[in-house]
Amino acid sequence: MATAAAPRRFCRCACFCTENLYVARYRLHVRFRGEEQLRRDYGPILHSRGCVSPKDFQQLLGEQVELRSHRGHPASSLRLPLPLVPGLLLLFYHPLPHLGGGNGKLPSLSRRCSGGSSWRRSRLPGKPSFQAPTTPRGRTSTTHCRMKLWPLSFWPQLSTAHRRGQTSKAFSSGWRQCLVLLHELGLDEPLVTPLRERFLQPLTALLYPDCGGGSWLDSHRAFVVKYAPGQDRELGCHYDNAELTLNVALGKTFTGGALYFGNLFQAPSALARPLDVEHVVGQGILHRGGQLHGARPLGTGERWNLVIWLRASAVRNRLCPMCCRKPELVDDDGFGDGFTREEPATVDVCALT
Ligand SMILES: O=C(O)CCC(=O)C(=O)O
Ligand SMILES: [Fe+2]
Repeated sequence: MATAAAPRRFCRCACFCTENLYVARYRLHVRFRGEEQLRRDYGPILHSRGCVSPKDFQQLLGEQVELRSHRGHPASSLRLPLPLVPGLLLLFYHPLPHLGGGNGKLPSLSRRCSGGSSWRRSRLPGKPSFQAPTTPRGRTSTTHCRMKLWPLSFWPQLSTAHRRGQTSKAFSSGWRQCLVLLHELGLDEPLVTPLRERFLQPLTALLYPDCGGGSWLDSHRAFVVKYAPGQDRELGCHYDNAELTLNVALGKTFTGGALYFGNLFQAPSALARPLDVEHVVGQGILHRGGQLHGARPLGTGERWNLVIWLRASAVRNRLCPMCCRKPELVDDDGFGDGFTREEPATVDVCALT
C-alpha cells in the first residue's frame, strides 16, 4: 500500500485581528472589537499614556486596522541577494555545531546543561532559562556577532517592503522597528529550521519537556529587532505567541536594555517581583513564551537581537496562547502562527484504482 503525504498546512488563530494587540506607542496590550469598545475599555489608560486628542485616537485606530489587515501579505517574494546568503548562513551557523559537540547529539548537550561551563542557568526562580554562548569553549565573541550583523544591516536599503514599512506591519507584535523577518530573507529552510530541529529540539527536550519542548516544536517565527536612539528604545511587558522563545543578543554596542521577567502570565501578580537579566552579546536567553517579560529602556548605543519564537502545534492547537480559547483556524502562509488543522487522513492509493 502506498501513502500520499500531504504537505502540512499551517494556520493562525482568527483572534490575531482582535486579541492582545500591542500598541507600542502607548505600551499597552488591548482587545479590539471596534472603536466604541476600545474607547470604553481603554479610554482612561490610553489618555494617561498620552492618547489625548481625537487625532491621537484616530491614528491609533488607523494603525491597528492597518497592522492586522496587512498580515498575510508580507514581502514574501523578497529574498536577500544570493551573494549575501552564504555569508550570513556561515556566520550564523558556524558556532552552532559546538553546542552538540559538532553533531547536535543529545548527550553532549545534556552534559553541558548539567554544569559544564558552556551553559549557565539564569537566576529565574523556578523557571529554567539558560544562556548559551555561541562560540567555541563558552567564550563570547563580540566579533562574531558584529560580523553577523553586517549583512543584515543592508536589509533596510535592499527591501522596498521595509521602506514601505510592511515588514514591521506584517509582524506587528510590539516592535515598530522589527528589522527583518528571517523567512522573508529565505532563511527559514536553510537556517532556522535546522537550528530548531538539530539544536533547539534536543535542548528544549531537556529543559522544557512540560511545555512543548523537544520534537513537539514543529514551527517557528524568527526575526531581528533593533533598538536605537530616536527609534524603539524599550519593549513593554508582554508574553509571546510562542511556547518557547530564544533571544540572542547580536550587538552592537549598548548599555541598558536588560530583559525583565515575571511569572507565567496567568499567575496572579505575575509581575510583582520582576527579575532583570542583562543581555550579553553573543549569548542567548531561552524562556517560556508565556512568561511575562519586557525590555528596559536602552541607555546608549544600538541593540540588535535575534528572536526565535518556537511553536508546538500539539500544544497550541488545544489552546491559543493569545486568546486562551480553542483556536479558530485561518489558513496562513508558511508556518503561519504555528497552528495546524487535523492531520490529513492517509490515502490508500490502491483503493483509488
Ligand atoms: O530583546 C528584546 O528586546 C526582545 C525581548 C522579548 O520580547 C523576548 O525575548 O521575547
Ligand atoms: Fe517577547
